[in-house]
Amino acid sequence: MRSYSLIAPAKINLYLEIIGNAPGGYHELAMVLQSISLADRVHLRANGTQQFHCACNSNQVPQDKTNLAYRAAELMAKQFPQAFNRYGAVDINIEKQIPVAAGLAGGSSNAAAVLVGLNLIWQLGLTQPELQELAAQLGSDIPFCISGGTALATGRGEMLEPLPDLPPISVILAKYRSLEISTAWAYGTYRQKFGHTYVSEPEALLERRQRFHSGSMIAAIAHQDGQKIGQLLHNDLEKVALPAYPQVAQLRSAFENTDILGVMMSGSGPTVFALAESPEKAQQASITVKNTLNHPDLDFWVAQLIPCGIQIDH
Ligand SMILES: C[C@](O)(CO)[C@H](O)COP(=O)(O)OP(=O)(O)OC[C@H]1O[C@@H](n2ccc(N)nc2=O)[C@H](O)[C@@H]1O
Ligand SMILES: Nc1ncnc2c1ncn2[C@@H]1O[C@H](COP(=O)(O)OP(=O)(O)OP(=O)(O)O)[C@@H](O)[C@H]1O
Repeated sequence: MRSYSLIAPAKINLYLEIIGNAPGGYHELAMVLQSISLADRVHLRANGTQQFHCACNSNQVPQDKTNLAYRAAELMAKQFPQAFNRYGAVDINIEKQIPVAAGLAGGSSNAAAVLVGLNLIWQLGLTQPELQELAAQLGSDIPFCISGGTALATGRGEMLEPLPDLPPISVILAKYRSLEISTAWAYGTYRQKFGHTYVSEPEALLERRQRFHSGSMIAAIAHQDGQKIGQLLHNDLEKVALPAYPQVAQLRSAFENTDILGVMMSGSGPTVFALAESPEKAQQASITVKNTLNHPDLDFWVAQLIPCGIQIDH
């Protein structure tokens, strides 16, 4: 086929622990990542030229070579010049639903969709691990976005171990429309504030990793225990984002007074998510928080946890 439409889901971080420094100014992490049903659609169409084009219905997203989806296409062309010469470039059309710079990996998921789609259009036959190895060159969240579901992510976030699918838990997302947090700022500020507490010796790192591996969150997921999962939500980046953005802290607190399983900031923020036992409870919590804060700039979404990453839209 010369064209594909792909569903590119957002992710939330059920757990994000910063363990230490990683090469290249990155951080060594232990995370539990989770795909959700809020998703962009990425349309790819062979355009018969040697020039990729990128368009998006959101003016917050760059439509030039800096778009992560465009960069994914260029990476594939560089890696597979014969296929690129034979089948040519594609037009990339992104239908944005995932809020931008929100801590939900929207750009990463778009890039993941391009890698999956070009593998099909160019008939490369790459396996999922091969695609994920390429994805890691572009961004730490992109390998997870390809396979999705529920996974333990270590290293920079690119080393993945699948975890059992979760029961049908609902999720409410809330974000101030005009508020964006840069991922580099969040990690950079964390390093400035807390860098001295890192464990840098390899043995200590290994020990902390093992402690995490046997950690309570993984056990709660294994037991499909929604209550426990809600109680164990954790994100070290809250330590820098909440003091710098009090409105995010206030949003998080507003959810604590509703009938939810737990609340946390996702990734580098500023989106706050809450888990709820049912879509009805999720809807009710979002209405309560909306009425409590009564802020015109606050957006809400209700979604579900899903067991998959990039999907072909038939
Ligand atoms: C915050 C999360 O979204 C949580 O899932 C990810 O850790 C960030 O993933 P991402 O946006 O794909 O990140 P990248 O594009 O690889 O890196 C963006 C910037 O975040 C910082 N960064 C990212 C990942 C990591 N393990 N350590 C870091 O310090 C670096 O400053 C980097 O320049
Ligand atoms: N396809 C894309 N979709 C969204 N943003 C993009 C895209 N390509 C490039 N960008 C740029 O990347 C920045 C981060 O956007 P994105 O929505 O991916 O952030 P995020 O959800 O915080 O990501 P992460 O959770 O992976 O850190 C935006 O400010 C935007 O300018």
